[in-house]
Amino acid sequence: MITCSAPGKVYLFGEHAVVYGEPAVCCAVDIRTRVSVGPADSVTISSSLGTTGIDFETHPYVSAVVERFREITSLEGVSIRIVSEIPVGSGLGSSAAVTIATIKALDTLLGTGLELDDIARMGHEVEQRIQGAASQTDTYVCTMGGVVMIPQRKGLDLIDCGLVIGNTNIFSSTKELVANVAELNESFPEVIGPVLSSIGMMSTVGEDLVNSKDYVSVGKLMNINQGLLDAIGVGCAELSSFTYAARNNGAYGAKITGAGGGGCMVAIAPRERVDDVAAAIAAAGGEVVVTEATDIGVREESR
Ligand SMILES: Nc1ncnc2c1ncn2[C@@H]1O[C@H](COP(=O)(O)OP(=O)(O)OP(=O)(O)O)[C@@H](O)[C@H]1O
Ligand SMILES: C[C@@](O)(CCO)CC(=O)[O-]
Ligand SMILES: [Mg+2]
Repeated sequence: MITCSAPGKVYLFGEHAVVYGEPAVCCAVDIRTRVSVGPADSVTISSSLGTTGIDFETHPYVSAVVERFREITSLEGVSIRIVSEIPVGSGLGSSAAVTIATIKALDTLLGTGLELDDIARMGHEVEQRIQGAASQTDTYVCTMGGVVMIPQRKGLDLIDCGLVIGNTNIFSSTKELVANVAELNESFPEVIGPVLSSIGMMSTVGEDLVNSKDYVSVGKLMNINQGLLDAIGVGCAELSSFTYAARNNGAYGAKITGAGGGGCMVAIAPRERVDDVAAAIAAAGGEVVVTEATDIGVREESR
């Protein structure tokens, strides 16, 4: 049995706009998905979602990874077991983490010798196939770890303050949210185009602020980014309520992370205010995860 793991992620800036080629800044976080693989006669995929064979309804990302390996190896059967700390369909990159950890586990089992860049590229192809339109952000950051600026693939300084996540526990499908934004953009291109460009500008302006650890200014930009995410229709009442709760209780800034429409928000906060921010989000009805940035990307855990 070989076990590999990959981290979840939060966006400081730029989700959705990055699908249109705008820059984004994304940060790997210390909650992980673990995928164990071993030889078997047929394909079995087991996770909290159920136990299946190749099945594009229940396990689309993992099924697509298996099909991709069948193109480059003589793979027939394999047993795949997924255990994840990352809530599913939550904006924390659960699809990227399961995809990348499965690729690394199969690469290790089958001896295909993929480099990290190959793993990130294959992961992106899988997300594009299943999601319809997908940026390289989630799969790249979850492969490499750390804080990454996309599309430059540039590593920024690791975030050195508290990260507090508030989960609405409202399931959201990234595929659907990306399609909704595309529809809005088709209806009002003159209005939505500039909003997407402004979202991209957050990363351009924010890059130096992240590297100089000016989290007061990073937080202000995150708050502006949140307003623009609301403008493109990916907010919801719970996400707004949690972001205001965080901001009113010591956070530098707070916004949706990932696709939105439900899922999670993220606040950055001084470490001494993390407990206050967490309590305020919980009082507003959120399920809280306190975490940290991590520079550990995909890795083998055991064999
Ligand atoms: N632990 C898991 N086991 C099996 N499949 C998973 C697991 N976690 C995620 N998935 C797959 O990923 C899908 C959710 O991906 P989706 O992109 O919609 O949300 P997300 O990745 O959590 O959020 P975002 O893309 O906004 O960061 C699930 O429906 C499932 O197919
Ligand atoms: C909404 C989106 O920008 C982020 C999802 O985590 C989609 C993508 O980049 O593929
Ligand atoms: Mg996803």
